[in-house]
Amino acid sequence: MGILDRIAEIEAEMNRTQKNKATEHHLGLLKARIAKLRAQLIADSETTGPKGEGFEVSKAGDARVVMIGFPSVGKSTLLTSMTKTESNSASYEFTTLTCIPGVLEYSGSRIQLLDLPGIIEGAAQGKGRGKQVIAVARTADLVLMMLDCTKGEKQKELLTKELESCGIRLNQKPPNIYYKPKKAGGVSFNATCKLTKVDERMVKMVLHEYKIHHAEILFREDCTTEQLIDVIVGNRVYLNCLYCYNKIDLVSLEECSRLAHLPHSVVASSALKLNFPYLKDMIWEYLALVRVYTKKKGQFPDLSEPLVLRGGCTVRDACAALHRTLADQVKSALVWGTSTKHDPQKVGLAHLLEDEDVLQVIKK
Ligand SMILES: Nc1nc2c(ncn2[C@@H]2O[C@H](COP(=O)(O)OP(=O)(O)OP(=O)(O)O)[C@@H](O)[C@H]2O)c(=O)[nH]1
Ligand SMILES: [K+]
Ligand SMILES: [Mg+2]
Repeated sequence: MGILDRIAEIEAEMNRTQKNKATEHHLGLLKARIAKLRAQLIADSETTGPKGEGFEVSKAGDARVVMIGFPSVGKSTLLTSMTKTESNSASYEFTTLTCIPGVLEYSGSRIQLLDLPGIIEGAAQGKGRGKQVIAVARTADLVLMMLDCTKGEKQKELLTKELESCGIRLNQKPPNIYYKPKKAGGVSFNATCKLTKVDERMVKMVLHEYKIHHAEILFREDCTTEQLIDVIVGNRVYLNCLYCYNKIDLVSLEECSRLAHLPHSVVASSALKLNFPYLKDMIWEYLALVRVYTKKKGQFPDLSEPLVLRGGCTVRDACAALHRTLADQVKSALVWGTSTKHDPQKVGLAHLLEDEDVLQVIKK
């Protein structure tokens, strides 16, 4: 039996047990047992493996938003008040021990919102259930970094560092460096712009450090050594991140306004449901999804059930989302919306769609 099952069993027993003088001692013992099991679960993430007991949640809906934050910043409270799922919240740390999925409905799309255990400094090295939590974060389309607005900027810095050390880059674009390892021929280095942060010698030194002696490398922008390393090592994920300053009911209006004006930030109170409409709008904006309304010839589009696609999607992607073989049967399409020069515009399969476009396909 796993630790989580044992915890659940003891919790069930506690619920069955009437609270009175005679059971006081027994209940105390059960509480202590739970506390010990929790501590064990948090301490030995090694034994629970990288996947980890209680983290097996499959992707669902149109996109995945992952809440990352220190313990007790109000992640579970947010999940409970924003979705139909209930996630236990309490004033003690590590209330949440597993990954809890909820669904956020937003203008015809269904967004998966994941509640996770709190992470602490050292999470990347496996402290707490940090490794598992960060592994889930890597699968996100958007990180919602939950911060306690009474605790200062330190939390944000520490969390960013933890995620960075696991190869997650927040609100950054992948560096525009062309890199191709080779079998022979030495290192060929070029740049299409002026480099102010590295020079050829530095680049070669870094490459040698990684035991790479033959490669083609082309800087297309003025990157740093860290960015070069990211490209060489690979395996990095670049995620949008929204900083949610929670518990604004506890700070002054001035402080609230200051936090709200920080880049990529939203203020909220998950307990009092403050600023939820704006928070949802921002989640939508940062996911950068594209709603496409499809229509048949001579009919109006169905505005209640859009296709929800990733940013940068084409008519071909929309066809693929409608039916696996549809793209092969389609010759061109009519599109109405912001992606066109005039409405409707006849376009090919490679046409890039934008949010709220209307699409009518023309079969061969
Ligand atoms: N004042 C105030 N308290 C809040 C707010 N949101 C949550 N809380 C309280 O903060 C405590 C922790 O809330 P949780 O939702 O359990 O926090 P969590 O981040 O899920 O915590 P862990 O699962 O332990 O990591 C609870 O006592 C909540 O009632 C808020 O917006 N304002
Ligand atoms: K808590
Ligand atoms: Mg929680």
